[in-house]
Amino acid sequence: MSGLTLQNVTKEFGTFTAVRNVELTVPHGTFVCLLGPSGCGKTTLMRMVAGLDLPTSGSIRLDDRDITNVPTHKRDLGMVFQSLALFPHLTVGENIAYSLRIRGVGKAEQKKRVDELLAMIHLTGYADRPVAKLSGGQRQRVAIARALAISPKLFLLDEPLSALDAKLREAMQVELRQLQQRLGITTIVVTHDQREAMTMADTVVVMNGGEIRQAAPPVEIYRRPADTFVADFIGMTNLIDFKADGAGTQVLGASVPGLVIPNGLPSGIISVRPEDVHLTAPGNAPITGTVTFVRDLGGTIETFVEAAGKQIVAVSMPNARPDVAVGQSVGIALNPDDCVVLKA
Ligand SMILES: Nc1ncnc2c1ncn2[C@@H]1O[C@H](COP(=O)(O)OP(=O)(O)OP(=O)(O)O)[C@@H](O)[C@H]1O
Repeated sequence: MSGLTLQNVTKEFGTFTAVRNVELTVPHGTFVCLLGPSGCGKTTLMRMVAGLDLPTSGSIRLDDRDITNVPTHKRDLGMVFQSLALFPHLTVGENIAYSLRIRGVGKAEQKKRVDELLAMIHLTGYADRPVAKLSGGQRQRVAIARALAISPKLFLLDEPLSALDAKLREAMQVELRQLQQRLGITTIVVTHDQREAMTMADTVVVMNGGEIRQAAPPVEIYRRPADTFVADFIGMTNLIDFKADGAGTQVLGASVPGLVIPNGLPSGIISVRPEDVHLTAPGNAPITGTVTFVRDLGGTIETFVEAAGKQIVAVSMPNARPDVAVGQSVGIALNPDDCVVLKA
């Protein structure tokens, strides 16, 4: 199949395993984000795809060619890594044309390609500017254009936007995604920013401790997390113990009607997103709690409630919640469809 395939890829540094038994398929033309906390192995995995590190075991294929041991410059890659800064003494155009020049592409063809790429990154007319005179966002776009100049088969970016301020970063996420879709180029981005991953990716790969915990489309990662790590790492959630027996499923000291526990699990954890915790007048819902804190953010209100000794957070639209203050009782209603049942 065309695209990138990692089979059972492991990387050890001495006795430490940085990446463990990774199986991953990135179909041609898709956008994958590797996401996870610091030290989870994202960069190490990316470096193996780039050929900057060799796996201790396992194989990497690109479009039916085994590239596990192929050197970086023969892999047909475009790379934007933090360590690969622009050449400061060259102009924008010379930076973008760099890899074309060393491949012996003619001057006229170089200019044509540079103009195409500048148009693509919305910097038409900037070819002769020194890169020192560009803003951070413009520099990042030039780095992207430089990496794409050779029309690579695979586009790899490691924290490409992390140096930019929040607003520019959000705008560039949308730009990068649109560019990727227009070109149809298979792309892998390393990030520790979940919002960035959710914005850009077809598939978010959540890693922890060198392993893939879940690889799925953003909505699925959010709505159907595979385990408590993913549930907790992506967005806010409530992780609540449950006990199940013949009499029903007990959550926060009450029975939740209709909550069916698969595989006869006697106990475990349910993950419920704060927007799925519905507050009502006490007595109108099976679970009762006491309000401990209210954070009114204008557009939404976060209400912290203690129920059966556990702190729960509910996020509501201002009109969709009873007017409760700290110290008051409140009912908590959970829809079984919003409860993701997980092993403890
Ligand atoms: N060359 C090396 N020698 C020894 N250990 C290494 C080496 N490179 C990485 N590691 C270790 O492997 C683990 C994974 O590192 P990696 O850089 O892949 O993490 P990361 O998820 O990219 O983290 P960050 O978001 O902080 O960049 C870390 O514990 C790191 O210390």
